Amino acid sequence: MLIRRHPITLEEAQAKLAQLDLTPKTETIPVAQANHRILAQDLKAAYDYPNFRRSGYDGYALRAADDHDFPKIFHVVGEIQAGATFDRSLGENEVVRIMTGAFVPDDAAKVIMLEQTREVPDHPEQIKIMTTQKKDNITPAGSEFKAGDLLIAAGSELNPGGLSLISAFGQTSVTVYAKPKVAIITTGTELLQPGAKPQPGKIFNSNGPLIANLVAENGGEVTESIQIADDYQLLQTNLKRLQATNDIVITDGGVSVGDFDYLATAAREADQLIFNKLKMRPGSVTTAFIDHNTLIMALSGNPGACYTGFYLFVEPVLSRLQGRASQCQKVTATLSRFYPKTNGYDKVLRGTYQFKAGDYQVQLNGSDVSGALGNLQSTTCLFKIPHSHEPLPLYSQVETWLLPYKS
Ligand SMILES: Nc1nc2c(c(=O)[nH]1)N[C@H]1C(S)=C(S)[C@@H](COP(=O)(O)OP(=O)(O)OC[C@H]3O[C@@H](n4cnc5c(N)ncnc54)[C@H](O)[C@@H]3O)O[C@H]1N2
Ligand code: MOO
Repeated sequence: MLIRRHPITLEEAQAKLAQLDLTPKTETIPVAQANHRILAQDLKAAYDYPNFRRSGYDGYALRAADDHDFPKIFHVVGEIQAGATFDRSLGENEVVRIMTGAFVPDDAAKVIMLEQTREVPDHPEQIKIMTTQKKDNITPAGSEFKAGDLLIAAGSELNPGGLSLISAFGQTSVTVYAKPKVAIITTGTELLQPGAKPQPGKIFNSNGPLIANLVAENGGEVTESIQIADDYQLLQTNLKRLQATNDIVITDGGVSVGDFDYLATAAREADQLIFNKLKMRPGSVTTAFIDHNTLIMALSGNPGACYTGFYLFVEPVLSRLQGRASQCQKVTATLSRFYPKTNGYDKVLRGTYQFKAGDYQVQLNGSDVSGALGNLQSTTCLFKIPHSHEPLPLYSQVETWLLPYKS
């Protein structure tokens, strides 16, 4: 029996997903494992940084009272290596030899670089300073941060620079949003196992790796990715098993109205149907539902629709579960190549864009066919052609999503 669905727009579907009560989880992990993780709490300076007056050069530290009448011979009373301290005070015309990064004695006002000095023959305990320098060559304590200053704001994606800043304060662990756990089920009796011999009527599973890499690249943890035949029992058993331990289960294929489209049945039987038909192409069959408190995102089997559906519907949820906004940057772009087709549904096309003279210019990237996958490697954005009886005029303004991880 063909069951009628109630199509909603792309925007309505996104709004329904945005209203879901999803609380990001946090965890504390070693800083060494935190690259690309999202910071869950503002990170503040635990103390003034640097926490001691630091020499910027290798040279000699002297008192302000002796900083005149050069060239002049000084008495060298010691040496301070980086990492050491100096607990004696400096007397008149006394200097201490000091290395870059070393603690500057409290009574020293300036460090004169080695290049401005000369050894005194037969007097290793003396040094001749040829001239003074304008700058004091000392980095004051607290000059970069005062205790309590904001170092990195919550919601930032940590990167090597940020991790070095955390490490500079001696911190070894950091509280980040937990990676959303995602399981993937690709369905289809036509799907061959990787490495199998090509056969008529059968295809290799390209959406499985596509979704797994997209999830990982967008901060999720793929706990399992399985490929199953079109079999209702097999689907239900795996859905129940995976929804028990994951934040999201993504399924692919079997979601239309065909005889073996069992995802459509599973969605109808679930605790809460969010949507099961969209007024858009590709991916009009994209379905979302909740079962046992787990979100199931059922993407279309058509590769172009699967890719588009991931970015429009799954990525924003993944981002929200990591405490941040979608990483697809929404811009208005100029349609720079004529798209002649008309359509009853809004279309979201895979495109490429350029930024010229302050304007994003966007165009179709190869095919607009839902089943095509040749353009997925080079697609850098998605853009929307609204439904209309007339083709959209060239240079119209179009809604565009710039995809993350693409340049
Ligand atoms: N009578 C109707 N038929 C169809 C409708 C409709 O409204 N009425 N909608 C069409 C549209 S639009 C789409 S989109 C597809 C969606 O189909 P499903 O999401 O149920 O996906 P399948 O039928 O399983 O597969 C579609 C297509 O994709 C290939 N596929 C499936 N899995 C993979 C994979 N893992 N890797 C690569 N390719 C895959 C599959 O072999 C099919 O060619 O339904 C239309 N039909
Ligand atoms: O909704 Mo489908 O992906 O257009 O062929």
